[in-house]
Amino acid sequence: MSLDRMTIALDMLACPNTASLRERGRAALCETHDLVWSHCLALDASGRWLVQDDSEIRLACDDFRHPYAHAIRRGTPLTLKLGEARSRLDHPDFQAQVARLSSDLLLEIRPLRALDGAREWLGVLAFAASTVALDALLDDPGFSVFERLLCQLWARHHRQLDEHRQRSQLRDSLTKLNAGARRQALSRRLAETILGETPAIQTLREQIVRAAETSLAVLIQGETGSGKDLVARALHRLSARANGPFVALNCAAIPETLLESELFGHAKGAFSGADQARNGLLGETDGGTLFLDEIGDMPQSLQAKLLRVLESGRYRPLGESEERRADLRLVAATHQPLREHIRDGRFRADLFYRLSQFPLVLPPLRERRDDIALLAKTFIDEFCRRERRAELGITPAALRLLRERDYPGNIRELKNLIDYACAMTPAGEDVGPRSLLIVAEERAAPAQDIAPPGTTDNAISDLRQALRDYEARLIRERLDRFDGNRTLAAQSLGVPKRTLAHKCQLLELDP
Ligand SMILES: Nc1ncnc2c1ncn2[C@@H]1O[C@H](COP(=O)(O)OP(=O)(O)OP(=O)(O)O)[C@@H](O)[C@H]1O
Repeated sequence: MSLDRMTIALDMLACPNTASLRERGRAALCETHDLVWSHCLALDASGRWLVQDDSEIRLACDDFRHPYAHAIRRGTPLTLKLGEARSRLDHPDFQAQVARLSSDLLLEIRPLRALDGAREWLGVLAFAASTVALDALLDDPGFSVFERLLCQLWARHHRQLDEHRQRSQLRDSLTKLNAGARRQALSRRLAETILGETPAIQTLREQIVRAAETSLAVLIQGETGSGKDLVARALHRLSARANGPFVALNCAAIPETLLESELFGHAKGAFSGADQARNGLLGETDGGTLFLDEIGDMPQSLQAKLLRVLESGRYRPLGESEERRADLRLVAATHQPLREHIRDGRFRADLFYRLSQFPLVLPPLRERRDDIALLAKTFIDEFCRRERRAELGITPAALRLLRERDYPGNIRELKNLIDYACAMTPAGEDVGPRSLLIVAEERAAPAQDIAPPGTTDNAISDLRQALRDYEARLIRERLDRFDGNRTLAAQSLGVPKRTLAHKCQLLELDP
């Protein structure tokens, strides 16, 4: 091989893909021999079509109106007189290819195959030349070396492409598998805090894991006591913001007038009584999750401001001129039918849609009764651990009774029922229907128990005041019953401790 041919070989070796390799090979033949025309067609991945990269030409391998199909079927080179080929083979694309060539030329078609047999046919090399020039080329000892090199490099490109494709398929499926396995593991871990094995609760856990992977605003809807607070905290723990703060605000527990400064913060002297500047919860949440519970109770004026924070990522504390950046993920919750509130004009539709980028709906306990036994047993174990009591069981009859209730207070109600029943169960016995019935009966008639003597409906002339009095009496009675312990009193009334604390403040029931 001459030094020139070494250069051609090196050039071909350096080609990054089959298209450039074919082009370099074709051009090399024209540079070294007196060829009038040349082409190198490739077989596509289906093995049915011969294609040429820089044109629309697609020739079916089983269409014998062109000479390439004949050459591939024979498996050996084919030499044709161009004039004859043109009159016998009337494929329009072939006719167009050779239209401008002289009929005296010879057409040489050489099928190319991979020498390692891994992918048999590669394509076809075609060229037109005078008889003398074609003889010179075919007699050139370097030509067979050239063909072998072309086929070897071409097949190597195919192998590399196949390997690359396989590797990326493997990588894709591993990534999917890893993501799937990771999600499953997280869901299983969540099952330790968000208890339940019914399909509804399993789906909920999967949704929480998915939501935690995003920064979307989450709206948790569910009846009171169904676990909205629990879910919001789990979301935060699983999210990328887990190391940031989790700040919760119950919109129903803060008087309307204080809510704005509580949320946005204020400058010193922004309003009477603001003798110190305050950061506000938006500022305190920096880098974390803000949980707005009872969002349905947020006043309309504040709804508009909250929407602005969510849209712009900025807010301005009361009395300040500078805006601040809000770096937080918002999770909101409500037990209220927000769509109805939108229809009644009490809740802004635009805020609703912004809050519910990722909606989560918590199923009420009565719709997943199969979870009651698991929940009850777990709450009994928790009670025993907390109260340092010996292990307690629960009788099948008691479990049946628990399944029959409707639980308007959902899991909080079940938990309170269990705590109370555990406390009432004599040492050495299992929780049975009797201790559960006591609780059930007590709960059935609270109004009569505490109705003030002499009060009749007819005597009521101010409904708001009457309801406030009733609420105050009810709360006072519960606080008395639990020796002033607000946690137990709140639990027994089925309300969060924060709500009870706020009500005590409003009703001036502070001990
Ligand atoms: N799936 C669950 N597994 C175990 N405990 C649960 C589950 N769901 C709720 N709980 C428990 O029930 C109680 C009430 O839950 P939580 O406070 O999250 O409800 P909520 O929907 O936020 O109530 P509210 O609307 O009254 O604020 C809590 O003690 C919580 O730990």
